[in-house]
Amino acid sequence: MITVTNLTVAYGDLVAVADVSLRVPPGYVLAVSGPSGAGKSSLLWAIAGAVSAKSGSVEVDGLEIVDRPRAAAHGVVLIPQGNGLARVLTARENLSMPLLAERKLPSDDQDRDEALESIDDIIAKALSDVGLEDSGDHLVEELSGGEQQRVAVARGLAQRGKVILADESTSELDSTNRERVLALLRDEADRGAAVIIATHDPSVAAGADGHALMDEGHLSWERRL
Ligand SMILES: Nc1ncnc2c1ncn2[C@@H]1O[C@H](COP(=O)(O)OP(=O)(O)OP(=O)(O)O)[C@@H](O)[C@H]1O
Repeated sequence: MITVTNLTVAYGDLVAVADVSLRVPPGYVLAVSGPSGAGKSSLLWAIAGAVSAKSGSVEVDGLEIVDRPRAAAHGVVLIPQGNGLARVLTARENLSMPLLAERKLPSDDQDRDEALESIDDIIAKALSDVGLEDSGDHLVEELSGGEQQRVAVARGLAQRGKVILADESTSELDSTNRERVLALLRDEADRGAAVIIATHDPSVAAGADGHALMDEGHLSWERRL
C-alpha cells in the first residue's frame, strides 16, 4: 500500500507537489496525468525516496520513505523518465546492477554460481517479456529510443517490487509495444504490486483503475480508485 499524506515537495521557492494525499493499494494501477511541469515526476520521485518531502509523508506498507536506498531495499521500483540507463553498458548489465546490489552473493562457489544463474534467468525472462530477448548483449547506446525504454521497463520488472513507479514509460513506444508494456504493468499489479504510471497518453490513463490529474502541484481526481 502506497500512502501519501499531505505531501509537499519544493525546489527552493518552487512548489512542485502541493499538499497531495492519495492511497494506492496492492493490485491497483493509478494513472497520473497533467501538463508538463505539473509535478508528476516529483510526486513519483518523492514516493521513490529520490527527493525529500518539504512536509507531509510517504509510507509504503507502513514504512516511512525517507531516502532512495531504503526505499529501494523496501521494494519501491522507479522506472524513470528518460530511462536512467548506463549507456556504455549492455542491456543485460543494466538489468543485473540493481539485482546484484540488492543481494549478498554467497561466498561458497557453487552457491554463488546458482545465485548468479538465477539472476541470469530473471534477466532473460524480463528481456523476453519486453520483446528484447536477442538484445541483451547490445550496448544501450546502440539501441533505439524505444528499445532503450523497453530495457528500462525490463530492469524495473526484474526487481519484482511491491511498488512500481513508471514515469512516462510508454512515451516512445509504437502501439504494439505500448500495449505489451501496459500488460506487463497490469501483471505486476495482479501479482500484488501497487503501480503508478505518470503519462500524457489518454489511452494509458483510460486503462488504469484510477486516474488523477496534477496541475501546478495540486492533485484532483478524474476517476477515483
Ligand atoms: N531538480 C529540480 N530543481 C528545480 N526545479 C525542478 C527540479 N525538478 C523539477 N523541477 C521543477 O518542478 C516542477 C515540476 O516538475 P516535474 O518534472 O515534477 O513535472 P512533470 O509533471 O513530471 O513534467 P513533465 O510532464 O514535463 O515530465 C517544474 O516546474 C520543474 O521545472
